[in-house]
Amino acid sequence: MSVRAELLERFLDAASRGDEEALSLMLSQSRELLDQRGEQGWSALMLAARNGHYDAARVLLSNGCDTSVTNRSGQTAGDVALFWGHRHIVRLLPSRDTEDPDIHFNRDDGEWLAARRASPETVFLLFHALSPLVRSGAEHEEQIQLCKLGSAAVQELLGSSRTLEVFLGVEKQQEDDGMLAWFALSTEDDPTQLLKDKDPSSFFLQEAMPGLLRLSDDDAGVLAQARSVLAWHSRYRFCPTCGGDTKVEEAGYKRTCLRAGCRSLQGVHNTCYPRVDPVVIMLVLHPDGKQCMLGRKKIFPPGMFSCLAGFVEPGETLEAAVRREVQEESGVQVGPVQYLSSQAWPMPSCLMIGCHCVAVTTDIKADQNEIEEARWFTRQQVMDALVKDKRAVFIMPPRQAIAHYLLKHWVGCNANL
Ligand SMILES: NC(=O)C1=CN([C@@H]2O[C@H](COP(=O)(O)OP(=O)(O)OC[C@H]3O[C@@H](n4cnc5c(N)ncnc54)[C@H](O)[C@@H]3O)[C@@H](O)[C@H]2O)C=CC1
Ligand SMILES: [Mg+2]
Ligand SMILES: [Mg+2]
Ligand SMILES: [Mg+2]
Ligand SMILES: [Zn+2]
Repeated sequence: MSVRAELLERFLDAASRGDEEALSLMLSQSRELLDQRGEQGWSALMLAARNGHYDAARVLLSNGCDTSVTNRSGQTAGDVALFWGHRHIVRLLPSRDTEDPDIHFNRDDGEWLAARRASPETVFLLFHALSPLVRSGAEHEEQIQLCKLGSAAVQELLGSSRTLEVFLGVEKQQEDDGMLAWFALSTEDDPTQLLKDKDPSSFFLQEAMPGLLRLSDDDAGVLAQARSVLAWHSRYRFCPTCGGDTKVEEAGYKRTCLRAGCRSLQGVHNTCYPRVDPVVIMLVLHPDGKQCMLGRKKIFPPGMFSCLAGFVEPGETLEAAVRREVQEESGVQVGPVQYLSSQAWPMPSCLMIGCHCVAVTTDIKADQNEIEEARWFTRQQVMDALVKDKRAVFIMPPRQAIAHYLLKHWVGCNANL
């Protein structure tokens, strides 16, 4: 090994171990080590982020280290810290998921919305019966992308009483100070005619699953928001309090009852706003720390096992919901519960609250109604499934589901990868 390669290896090793003194010393002698990546494609900052070494990350940052460098999976150090749950380090670093959009807009400002609607840059997504208009992806046949239409293409839909409009937000433009606005339009018109007019290669994606898994992560995020709000409109046409007619307000985020004197018009009422259903989803760890429990619903594709999940009920804490659902579905008693991460799941509008929890009993008695089968799996079995090894005894939930993340996190925590 060359002297330079050896030096870099020592530098990266110091970052992995969190030895900030060694890092400072080596940087004072050869600064060019700062952003170099090792054989695995990881920089010192990524390694410090991976292992949760706050002081080491600070030393690297104070030396002016580049936070935008990515590894072979396209992750920055910020992404790595976020993935491994090192929130104190996430806060030090710019990361796509944690950047606060510093844009403010007012959904009540009709003039501003009208200007955005008319702007030629504005993006419109089209829906029919909750199905988004998509076309095949440019790169893989498997991939699909949302059709992003301009205002000219949707002109006749915009004013129509058969169109429902939901403002999705604005995206800050890099080049100028401009803002790109996004809207979802849901039309009741016959899609065949619409498709012929717009883009013959496009189609309405009929089944939510597994079709939605074929979208890019960015498209899926936008779609989660649009689809949840549109699904709410389609189910709550009338006032849930009195059954009266409603009008749509706040750019698609409120339905106000038109009947004078309706109780929903006094005070704040959740019947007027899109609903979000909290669902706990948990990886149950065996008391021995070496196995985890996964279950199978009848509707799952053959061979797939996933984390147990269930709706939070009124009056419950998240911990109580985790303990109740695990008990109901598997008969196993749960002790400590730890929250890890959450995910919007637009089928139709769940907020998945991802937890790890530790069992205090181990006998499984699966509730046959909800779960076809539940089993303990070893870490090796989870790793085999994760890398799709031929020895794998089950199939992982898809990468996009939070259940996948909960499993991957557990494997990583223990194996010290
Ligand atoms: N992103 C992911 O990784 C996963 C997402 N999920 C989502 O979580 C949801 C809930 O999980 P389940 O195991 O089905 O829940 P669950 O174990 O609470 O059982 C669902 C049943 O509970 C009843 N229920 C009680 N409160 C409800 C409410 N507010 N809304 C609808 N039904 C309610 C219904 O009868 C329903 O069939 C699923 O519908 C699915 O969309 C589930 C597993 C993985
Ligand atoms: Mg349940
Ligand atoms: Mg369940
Ligand atoms: Mg339940
Ligand atoms: Zn009413």
